[in-house]
Amino acid sequence: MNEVLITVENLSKKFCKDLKTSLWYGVKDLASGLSGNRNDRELRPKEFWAVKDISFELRRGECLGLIGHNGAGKSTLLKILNGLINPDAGKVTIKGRVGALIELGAGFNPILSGRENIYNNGAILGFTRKEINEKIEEIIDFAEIREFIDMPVQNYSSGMKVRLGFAVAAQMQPDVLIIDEVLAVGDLGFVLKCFKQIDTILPKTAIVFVSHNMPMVSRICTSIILMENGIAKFQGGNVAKGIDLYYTRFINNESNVVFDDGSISLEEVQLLDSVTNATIDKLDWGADLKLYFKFKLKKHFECVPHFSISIFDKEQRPVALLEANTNKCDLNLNGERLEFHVTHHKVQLSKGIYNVNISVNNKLGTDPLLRMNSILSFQLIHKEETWPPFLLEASFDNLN
Ligand SMILES: Nc1ncnc2c1ncn2[C@@H]1O[C@H](COP(=O)(O)OP(=O)(O)OP(=O)(O)O)[C@@H](O)[C@H]1O
Repeated sequence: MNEVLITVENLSKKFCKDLKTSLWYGVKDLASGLSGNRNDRELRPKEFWAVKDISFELRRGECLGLIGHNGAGKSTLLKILNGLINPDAGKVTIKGRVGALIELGAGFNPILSGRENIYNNGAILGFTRKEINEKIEEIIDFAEIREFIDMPVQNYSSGMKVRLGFAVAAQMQPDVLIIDEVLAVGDLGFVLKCFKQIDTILPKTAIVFVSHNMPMVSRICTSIILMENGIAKFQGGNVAKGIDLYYTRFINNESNVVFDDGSISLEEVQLLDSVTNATIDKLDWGADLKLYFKFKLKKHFECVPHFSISIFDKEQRPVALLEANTNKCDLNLNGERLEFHVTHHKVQLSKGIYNVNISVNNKLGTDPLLRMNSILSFQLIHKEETWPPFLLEASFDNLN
């Protein structure tokens, strides 16, 4: 087993919600610190825990993902790890060299050029001038900003600052690499390059990675902490489970009309058990997806309109389109009402929460009549925690 590079024990950090009180507490803390009476584990009026009792160990070769809503405490935790702020309670032990990419442009002197900043940062990381001379060309090449390397960093675009920051942090062979959300600022080409670099250095490094981008987290993290109001709501090696829990916070059950020409309206939609026809909101993987629709027709229709039903996953990525073939489906044109079932047999979407949108067009599919988002959400159940959108059944033919 690899050596432990980061040990965090019951780490806590509190902040105060208003500046005046915070300054007053600062003065009081100074006095009580001197007299040894400070109680760092108690909250005073207007204080809150930004990070509360977080503990973990990270070994070389492991990548910890920190996820959670805005203001959950992720950046505060990273700043404590990087020594930028002191915790109120708990302990951090880090072995080896730390490379960090925390805030955009943080760690750079804006009036110095990119090249001068590389020397500065290298020196802070403990490299000699000779060692930096050996690495500087690699760093400039990696960042792909050779043309601008002698320009003051204050004139760099956001993407250029991230490129330089990541290149310095990752090319200096750190033992511990701390990366905040900033990576998202880079363009797709650079982000992909960063991931390749992370894959290369991961066996020799312990990485802590903060992101709101779940595909990225699932791609590189070996363990995860889901933070909620400073505490670890979920922690462990089951990254897919942590991501799933994160998404449940953002389930949106409110339908909204995107377009309506006034000729048709949706009165009812239900997910049905395909055998008993009972209304359900959870579906087992491999079962039939059977939807019941009831529309109100507000004008005379010559023929049945065209329905297309799209299914979105928790990232709001479209994962499937159900083309309800109105010739084949069980339609009942009954005066003012239009009722029908749409069934897809043997759903092989992977576990998770899904949302359904509907679009109703005229028979030819050319003119829109009604478009609604989130008309229904359902949960797909499977024992496997999988990240890809589909969990497909496959046969195995032994050719031995
Ligand atoms: N210096 C500070 N003084 C007072 N409150 C602070 C300070 N820094 C952070 N906070 C508060 O601490 C909480 C946690 O902030 P933090 O930046 O760690 O959240 P985060 O999880 O990184 O959020 P995001 O996803 O938006 O980056 C927030 O309520 C924030 O307002």
